[in-house]
Amino acid sequence: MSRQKLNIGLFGFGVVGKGLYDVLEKSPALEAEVKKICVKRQVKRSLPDEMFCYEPDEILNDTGINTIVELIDNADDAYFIVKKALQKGKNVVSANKKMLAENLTEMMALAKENNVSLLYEASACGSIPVIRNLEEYYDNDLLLSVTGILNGSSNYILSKVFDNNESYSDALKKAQELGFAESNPSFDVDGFDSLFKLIILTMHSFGVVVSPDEVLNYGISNISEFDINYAREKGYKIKLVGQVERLRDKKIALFVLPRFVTRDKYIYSVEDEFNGVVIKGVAYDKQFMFGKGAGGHPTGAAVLSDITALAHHYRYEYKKANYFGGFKYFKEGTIEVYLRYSNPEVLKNFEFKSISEEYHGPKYHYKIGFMRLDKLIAIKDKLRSLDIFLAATGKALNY
Ligand SMILES: NC(=O)C1=CN([C@@H]2O[C@H](COP(=O)(O)OP(=O)(O)OC[C@H]3O[C@@H](n4cnc5c(N)ncnc54)[C@H](OP(=O)(O)O)[C@@H]3O)[C@@H](O)[C@H]2O)C=CC1
Ligand SMILES: N[C@@H](CC=O)C(=O)O
Repeated sequence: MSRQKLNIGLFGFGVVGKGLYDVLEKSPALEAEVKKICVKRQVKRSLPDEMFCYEPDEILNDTGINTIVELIDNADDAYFIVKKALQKGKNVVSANKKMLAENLTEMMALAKENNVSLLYEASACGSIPVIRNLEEYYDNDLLLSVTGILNGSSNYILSKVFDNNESYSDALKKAQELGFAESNPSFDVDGFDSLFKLIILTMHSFGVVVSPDEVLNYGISNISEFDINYAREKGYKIKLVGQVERLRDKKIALFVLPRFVTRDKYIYSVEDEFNGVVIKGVAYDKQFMFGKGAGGHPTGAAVLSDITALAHHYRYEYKKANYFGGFKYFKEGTIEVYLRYSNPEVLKNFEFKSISEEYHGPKYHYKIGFMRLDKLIAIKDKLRSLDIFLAATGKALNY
């Protein structure tokens, strides 16, 4: 099949939109041209005014545009743009993990019904080609787990706080200035962004669409000097980790939690805005993918790769769902956690199945023990407002 010429309608000209524009300019071999860019505000831009429009329909109704690249920071607007584009028979590339994670089943069905392609490599782990590899290389029964640092901003903050003794708020401000953070940075630091990425990776790993509401996500926004010192004394680093793993009887478990990471783990050395994903399988043991997880040019490169793939008529086949399906999401396992608190009253929210270690100090206390995942999921919104810090110890899930 011949390579198709792509006339692109671009939505969004922020960090990633501009990043894509730059990398596309450096790719003359690819027959792809940005015809129009839809943005929100009428402000002076680095490209001529004629390139921009403010009405999505100006692009969506243009029959000369066959490819939509959606790079906006609003998931609700992105939903309508991507849906309409697919219904109009246009191929779509998106980086919007929130929109995709919340509407994956519908978006997959729309792409199929309209016989078009919807690609979204940049939606998970920035420049790391993890989705396409899960889809094409790890396309069989041997896959056991996908575990990793999926959010660049929180990893950047942890690196600065942990290694450079910077304050949490200064590190977050820098992550925002560098264009790594989401418009609402709570998405990054409270584990939502990692959660949305994990939902997408779960589909391409095990063929299951899990609702983000049903999965535990807890982030780093409550981390304290005490927690950092605890980790340092033990020789650990604290990383925000997303994990999906296969259990026996075709069950899978997934969650996003800060984790104490020992020096022997691949992700121990992943710093700053980099992401790292460990893929574990039956025959090959562990493989590690590493690269920049945020930023305009690295993410633009992932979007460019999808555009190139479109030129070659590439589509996700959703092989796991179609050929290796039948996995069920299992929430009833127990996970070993460190729970740091000040006021013992807070303990009434938690039920430890067993406790292996506890400490009581003048200001802070902690307990380490196993808790049920489903009990934590039930209070996941409340967890953020409690004066606690919760982290996985890294011990295997009991189920
Ligand atoms: N930043 C990163 O490192 C990464 C980001 N992503 C994802 O990429 C997407 C874009 O992120 P990013 O570039 O950082 O965001 P920015 O905030 O830098 O840019 C957002 C752009 O979207 C435009 N926009 C917002 N709403 C609309 C709308 N309704 N119609 C048209 N344009 C709109 C804005 O317009 P205006 O310029 O007028 O304000 C702006 O140009 C998000 O989904 C994000 O999660 C994915 C991987 C990495
Ligand atoms: N805010 C995200 C951007 C990329 O997905 C991150 O920090 O990882």
